[in-house]
Amino acid sequence: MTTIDRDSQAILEAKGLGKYFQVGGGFRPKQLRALHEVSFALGHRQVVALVGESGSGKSTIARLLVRLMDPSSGKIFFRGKDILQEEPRQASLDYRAQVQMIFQDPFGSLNPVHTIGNHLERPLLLHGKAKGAGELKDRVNELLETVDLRPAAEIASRHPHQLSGGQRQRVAIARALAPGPSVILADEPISMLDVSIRVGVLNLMERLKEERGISYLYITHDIASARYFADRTMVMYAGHIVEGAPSEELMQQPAHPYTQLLLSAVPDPNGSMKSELKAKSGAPKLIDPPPGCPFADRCPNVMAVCRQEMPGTTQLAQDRWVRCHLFGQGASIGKVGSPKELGTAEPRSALTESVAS
Ligand SMILES: Nc1ncnc2c1ncn2[C@@H]1O[C@H](COP(=O)(O)OP(=O)(O)OP(=O)(O)O)[C@@H](O)[C@H]1O
Repeated sequence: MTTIDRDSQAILEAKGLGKYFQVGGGFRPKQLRALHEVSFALGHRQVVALVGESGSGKSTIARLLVRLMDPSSGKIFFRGKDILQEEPRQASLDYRAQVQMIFQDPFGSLNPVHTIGNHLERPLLLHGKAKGAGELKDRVNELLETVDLRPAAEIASRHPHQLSGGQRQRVAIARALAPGPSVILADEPISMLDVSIRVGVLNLMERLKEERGISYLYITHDIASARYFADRTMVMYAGHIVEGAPSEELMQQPAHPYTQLLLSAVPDPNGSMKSELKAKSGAPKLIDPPPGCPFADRCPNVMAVCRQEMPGTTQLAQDRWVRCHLFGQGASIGKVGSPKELGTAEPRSALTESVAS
């Protein structure tokens, strides 16, 4: 069954992506199924958030899209081109220029012995974006100024340990910008930063979207920041995308019981948890998973069919869908649990504080 989240003007599109990992060596290696037929599209100048708890498969999707590894099944389309078919052995330089990635840990992704300038020169040279020492220096300074790191020449001469965490993440963003990408896959880009500077980094990414027409896949376990930054949000559980909707609608009226659970865990501005949604804890089984919906064991609304079959996709509105048997049986969003009962994330204005504080 394919989970559909499509955009007619997709830049990057995943179709039925699956990924198995072989785990446990010896005579009986097992297969860990990290992704199940994941499909979605990223539109031009669009931010799509991928939200879910640790181990749900978010980073695996990004690593497949950026071609750090190959999927076990499925296809990737970039501007309509079947990339795995056209570039089967490794991604072309052009694809690597167009689809960039930024990681959670800016310190880990920068080499401590190189200056900030060195980090930016490399992709500029590799992708033919500057010739000669003078032009290279100008491009480096421009990139640093674009991410609000000033005075650029001085920052360029520093080493990563001489910058703050937020400044290092801005360098990582500048490096991703160097080849002139149209897509940035941002894997938890703010989660290791001080809470006080998170909004600044999201605002920078938003500005780059407007100025440079960049689309983002924004990976996070923080559903509140997805509401702040993303046009659409997709919710992942155990390698499946279980719900996709415009971010605001998803937060206001979460359909899938797992989305409701995620939202119920968003603290309100005075620090308390907002609802008492009763869902059992526990991690889904990714090796030899039982049949049916992987959320069944934790779901407060579980029915017999949930333990037998994975639900199909139910279209709730033109741009909303969910994979849950409750909706295959005629339930409406309101019947499953109203936002009032469950508690939703704060509206965008209040969220600025919630992300920042
Ligand atoms: N190279 C690998 N070999 C074996 N298992 C892997 C490998 N990479 C990922 N996994 C497993 O695949 C599942 C999905 O991992 P993934 O990193 O995509 O999750 P995630 O949602 O990004 O989690 P997190 O937020 O903790 O990064 C996990 O169970 C993980 O242990």
